[in-house]
Amino acid sequence: MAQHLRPARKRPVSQFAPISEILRAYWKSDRWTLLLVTVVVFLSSVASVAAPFLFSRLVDRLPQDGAASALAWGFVIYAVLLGVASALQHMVQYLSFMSAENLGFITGTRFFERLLRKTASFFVEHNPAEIQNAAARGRSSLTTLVQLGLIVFIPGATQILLTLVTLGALINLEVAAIVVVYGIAAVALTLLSARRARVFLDKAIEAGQENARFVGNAMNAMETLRHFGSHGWMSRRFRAKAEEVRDNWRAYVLQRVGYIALLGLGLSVQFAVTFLLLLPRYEAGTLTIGDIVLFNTLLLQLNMPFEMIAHAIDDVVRSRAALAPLATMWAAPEERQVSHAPAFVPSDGRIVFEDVDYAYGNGRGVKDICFTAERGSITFLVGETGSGKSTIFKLALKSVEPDQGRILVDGIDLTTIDRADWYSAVAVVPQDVVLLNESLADNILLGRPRDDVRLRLAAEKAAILSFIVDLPAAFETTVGERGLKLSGGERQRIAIARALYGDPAILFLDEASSALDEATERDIMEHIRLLARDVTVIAITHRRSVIVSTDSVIDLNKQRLHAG
Ligand SMILES: Nc1ncnc2c1ncn2[C@@H]1O[C@H](COP(=O)(O)OP(=O)(O)OP(=O)(O)O)[C@@H](O)[C@H]1O
Repeated sequence: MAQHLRPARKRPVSQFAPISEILRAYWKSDRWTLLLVTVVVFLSSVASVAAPFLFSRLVDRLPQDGAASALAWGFVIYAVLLGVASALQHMVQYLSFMSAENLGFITGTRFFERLLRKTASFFVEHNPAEIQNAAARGRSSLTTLVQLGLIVFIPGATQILLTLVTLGALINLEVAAIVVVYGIAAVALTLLSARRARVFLDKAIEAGQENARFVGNAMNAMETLRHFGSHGWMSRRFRAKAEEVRDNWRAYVLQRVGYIALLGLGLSVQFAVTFLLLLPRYEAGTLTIGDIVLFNTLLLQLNMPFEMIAHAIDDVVRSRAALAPLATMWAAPEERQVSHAPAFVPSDGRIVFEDVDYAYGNGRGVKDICFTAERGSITFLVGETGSGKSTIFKLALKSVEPDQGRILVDGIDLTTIDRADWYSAVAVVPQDVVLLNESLADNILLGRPRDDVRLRLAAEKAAILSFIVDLPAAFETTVGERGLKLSGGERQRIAIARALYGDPAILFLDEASSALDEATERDIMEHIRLLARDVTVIAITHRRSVIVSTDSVIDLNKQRLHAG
């Protein structure tokens, strides 16, 4: 028995869905680098606290008679510690950069794999520019998050801890407490201001994403826009959205500037209070000059990680906002998978629609569709525009599933047939032929193993072989973006060759010959009629002239339709 998995669309949308999956894969692939980074960070933090500590002790002993030459080695060790601290810090940066690149690779490849499984409606809603924008922003925000963790949070926290211990143990607990209070206040203030500024960020990201979608639409319709003189209109719309992005970023930055001024004031107060506390102790002789120097260095050093952490919080908030479009796309429904279904190979290739209903979100679609398509002749679907021909193809290709009724293939319910099995049995020539900017051979093969004899045969049946072999690079000729270096008819014939290359058991033709001239169309249809003896052929057409008396005709005008 076939078991169904629940449709993916039932899953709730979570902003963290991509993060947890990607981070798990990242940890698996990069855990040794991450551990190495942690060790290096720890050593560099120890070195950067030990160096000023050693220096302050040396300074204190310098005034003693004859101490200078005896302390020479101490200064050399101090110099080495400085060098080690600096080298290790840089090493962390490069290691984390390398690791972040790997994270970018994981994010990019995982997202692309998910895209390949998205439903047809996902690509109705989103265009390539918009998807690309979401992917690029999401990828860079995830790498920022990890780099922050590696370069800022881990080193910052280690350094804060070590410095506080040194400060507290050797100088003054009160001073350590003041710095901690300042640090906590700085971080809390950052969180608060980041939360308040987030609304601007979210709006900026959303408007940026809308603009990317808009650019994608404009790119697809560039020729039409040119013909209708619509440039002014398009650029005004783009500009309005771009201004929204800019203004929201501006509002965000202004908020942050106010907050930074407040932090600066806090820093001055912190230093003033602590010096006022320490000076009387120096006068009383309980603190040395070395202690004051060490205190100053450590205080500066301690404030640095606090500020870095505050900065990082800001970056985290920005990255989170930038991740939102990717997260939404990540969670969008995917094609339904059927597990444990037996491998399906059509025998007679008999397709039966039994009272099939399907309605889109707007209520329109098809209703009570009943017909049988068999081998021996071409089954034509005819009907006026909007009568549901393409919807029937979507149902037959499992892009959507019937709300009611069944589609049977050799007596087996199509919903129980594994998508991969079904796709390996069928071939489609769509109405809008999509070619990749690759070679003609690649466009016909689309990743299937190359067999030159079959390649030529498929091209011959699609009446495109002589055209291809006359080209200087023959099958290796590249076709331009969306195949625009070919005519509409040539593109359609490539699509037909692509469909025939796999020797399909079932062939769907969606107005496959509408861009061809009469003679070529007749020629190709004759080839297809011959194929129809061994292949089930279902074709949509608006041109009744292609139909001959031996073909079967399903007239959708006579079937009931959902009114929207
Ligand atoms: N993605 C969609 N979302 C909402 N409604 C849709 C969608 N696709 C089609 N429809 C509606 O479903 C009905 C059937 O459309 P369909 O595209 O199947 O018709 P068709 O016979 O192929 O039309 P044409 O001959 O113009 O290509 C129409 O009313 C159409 O507006």
